[in-house]
Amino acid sequence: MHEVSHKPGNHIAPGHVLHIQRHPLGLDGPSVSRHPIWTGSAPSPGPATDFESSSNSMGGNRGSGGHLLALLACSSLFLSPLLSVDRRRRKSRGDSRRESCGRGREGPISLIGGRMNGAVVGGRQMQQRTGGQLHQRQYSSDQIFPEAGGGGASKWLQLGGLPASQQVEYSRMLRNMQRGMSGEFLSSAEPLTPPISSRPSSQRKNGEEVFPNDLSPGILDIHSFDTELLPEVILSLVSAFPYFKLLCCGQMTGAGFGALPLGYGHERNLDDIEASFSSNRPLSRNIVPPSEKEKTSSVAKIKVVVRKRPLNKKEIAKKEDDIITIEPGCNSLTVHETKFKVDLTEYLEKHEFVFDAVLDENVSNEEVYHETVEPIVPAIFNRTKATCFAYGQTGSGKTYTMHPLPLKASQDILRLMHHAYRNQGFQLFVSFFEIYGGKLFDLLNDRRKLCMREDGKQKVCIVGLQEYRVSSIDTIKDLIEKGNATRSTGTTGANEESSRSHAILQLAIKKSVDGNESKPARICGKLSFIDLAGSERGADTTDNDKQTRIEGAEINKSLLALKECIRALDNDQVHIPFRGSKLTEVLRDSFVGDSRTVMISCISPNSGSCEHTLNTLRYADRVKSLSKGNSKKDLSSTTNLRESVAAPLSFSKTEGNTADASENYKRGWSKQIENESSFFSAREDGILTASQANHFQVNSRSSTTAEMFNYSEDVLEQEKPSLMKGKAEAYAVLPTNGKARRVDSLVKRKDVFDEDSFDSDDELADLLKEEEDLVTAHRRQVEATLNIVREEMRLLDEAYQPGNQLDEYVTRLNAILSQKAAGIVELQARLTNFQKHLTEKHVLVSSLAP
Ligand SMILES: Nc1ncnc2c1ncn2[C@@H]1O[C@H](COP(=O)(O)OP(=O)(O)OP(=O)(O)O)[C@@H](O)[C@H]1O
Repeated sequence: MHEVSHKPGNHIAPGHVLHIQRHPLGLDGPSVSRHPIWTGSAPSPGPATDFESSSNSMGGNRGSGGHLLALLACSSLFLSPLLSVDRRRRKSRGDSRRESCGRGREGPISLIGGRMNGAVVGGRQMQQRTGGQLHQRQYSSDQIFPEAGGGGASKWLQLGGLPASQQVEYSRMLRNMQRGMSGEFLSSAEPLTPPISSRPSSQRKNGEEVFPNDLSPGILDIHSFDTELLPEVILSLVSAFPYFKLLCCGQMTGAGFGALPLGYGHERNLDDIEASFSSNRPLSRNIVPPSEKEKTSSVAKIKVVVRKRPLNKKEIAKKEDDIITIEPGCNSLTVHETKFKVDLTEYLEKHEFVFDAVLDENVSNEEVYHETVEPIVPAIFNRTKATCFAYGQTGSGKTYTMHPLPLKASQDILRLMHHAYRNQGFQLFVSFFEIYGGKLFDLLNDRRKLCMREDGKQKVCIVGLQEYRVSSIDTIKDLIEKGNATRSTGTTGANEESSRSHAILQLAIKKSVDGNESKPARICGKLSFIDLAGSERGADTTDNDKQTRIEGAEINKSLLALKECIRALDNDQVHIPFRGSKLTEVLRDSFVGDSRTVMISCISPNSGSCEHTLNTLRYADRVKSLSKGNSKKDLSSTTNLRESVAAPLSFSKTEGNTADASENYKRGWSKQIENESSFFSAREDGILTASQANHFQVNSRSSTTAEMFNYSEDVLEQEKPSLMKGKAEAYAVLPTNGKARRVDSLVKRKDVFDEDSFDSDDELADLLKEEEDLVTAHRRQVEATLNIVREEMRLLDEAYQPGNQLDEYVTRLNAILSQKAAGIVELQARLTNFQKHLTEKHVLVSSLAP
């Protein structure tokens, strides 16, 4: 936290007279000309007058410094401030310099009300305060889940909604149940499997049998949803199950069903829990179960939770700081990033994020389960496919977090099967596989290589995947442990490799047809747990090692694709871009129909992981902020890839546009710098998105530097175009005359793209990668331009200083302009190449226009 004052040379005091020394080679006029810049008392005239007066000033000194000024004005667009001579603007320049160094500006400036790439949950107000050394982004949010505060399931589950009288009734009833639990262990009363003696010993474990699904091994037949399910009242109560758990720990059974609370808030062994759920209390007549609508809306489609792990021994030994603060009872966290000013003094930048739940380092795995998976378990008996995945850099705690969840969920599922859904023919199946380098391996079958196939009905089948029917926790535990062991020891680099693979454990609920176990059971719902590869691995695409590069690209692709699918899901899009990667393809059945997604973002607290942590949080925020009802997302304003490549950069036009230059001049520098700092926030919030970049370049054609940074709210609300939609579908979201055109309707227009354009997934991946690279290069170029602008401003300041050498000025200006030109040429070459590839693949087609 340091305050840095300006270099004295940069200050221009009121009434100061600047001197411009004549070029030694001799321009016309006297060797020194004096230009009164302003007088301390003179009120600042209006912008038009300013311009006139400066023009006059220039003209009036034609015989002295006028030529020089004219030369400068022609040389660079950024010379316009040189012509600005009023005091107000001078002050603005002073401010701008301060602010560009991250200091000096006082008070909040409301910069952008819309979203930027990263830390803004859509629809929220955003403020940036740049105060002293501290940049702070504060996102006050209209929470997605209104009952924010605390960290319990109540935030996620809209379980209230019941009249107070009914809530009291629930409480009363549950208290009674707690008193009256009989301890009956229902699962023992009805074994789910035939006698052990009837099966080979190899299929028995701990007295419990394990038998692979020999009916249709490996076929994840999620589409067979014709099972007769439970009566409405039962479903409603099951759905209300978490509500019961919020009230007390007890069970309600009656009229043939039971809602099963678990060891809420405590680790309890299965027997304890099972024993406590056998009461047969009748359901109070006063209790009105939640309606179907309430039931389905009770669990959000997407929930994003962040979990911070504690500092580990190594980090403590290295005296690394914990840079993440989490306010107790809040769903927000702040990352304190250390940054350096240009003079190398340190300052802290705060990044604040808001999520559905934020779990600090003291939160137990039990609480994580309670917050994430527990509420969705009942839904999978009701045709819902739920997916829970952990995202984060290597070592951030993904495995630590994910590991216990399937077992806990299995406990809940078995309880429901044994109680609420007793005698209804439900069966539980476990499968566990891994995606490594784009290939599938069965973790429960000695890493046997698996094949993914799509049948004529577009059902995804994982051929050869072994599914195990299970009915006891011990068996499930053994299977999970076996799979985990296979995952980490199956490849040479153990943990190193596990971080490069996605592990997917699936719990499938099936139901026998007409209670006939000899017929193949049909799938009712599924819960998938995904321990994703380390997110930073996706960045390994520049690694020299080819294998690492390929893996990095694959991981990158899958993480992007996953985000796109979740986004599409939450939009209720008809078309889900599951083809973006192997990961999303195998999860296809989880992306159709009624689905729920829980994302757990794991973050490391140490300062050394700051960048990765911010990336993880931005990814998470992107998932959440793009969700329905959560952002002002508007497809009509979505800028697409096609548009961005179709509009070439044209700085020359900008430079030549004197009308715009004067407009810029009129607006003054303060606006530019304010906008510039908005730009930096946008960039630092994440990556400048394609749409932002596009907006930038579109603006650059018709506006000046200042306006280039003037992002509208709408643009900042925009999302990067879908990168991972299958084939040409990726480019199907187009704004046309401000009207949205939905992906699904475009996809139907087969005439607009050639299905055979891509010979393989690799080609598509290459193209997507090229797009990413282009956007990255563009971003770098924009950053470089900003640095150049600063340099030019310094140069201009110095040009006014007494004793300034004109030859040095000219030399530096030349260098600056060459640098600028080189950057543009390089980017243009990349753009042209990309455009060529798009055309080759028939992605850029004019027929996409309406
Ligand atoms: N919340 C936590 N509390 C205590 N220890 C934790 C926590 N989270 C992670 N750890 C510890 O941190 C280390 C790394 O965790 P873990 O292996 O889960 O990371 P990961 O993100 O899965 O890494 P990779 O991507 O390499 O598989 C482990 O030793 C783990 O026990």
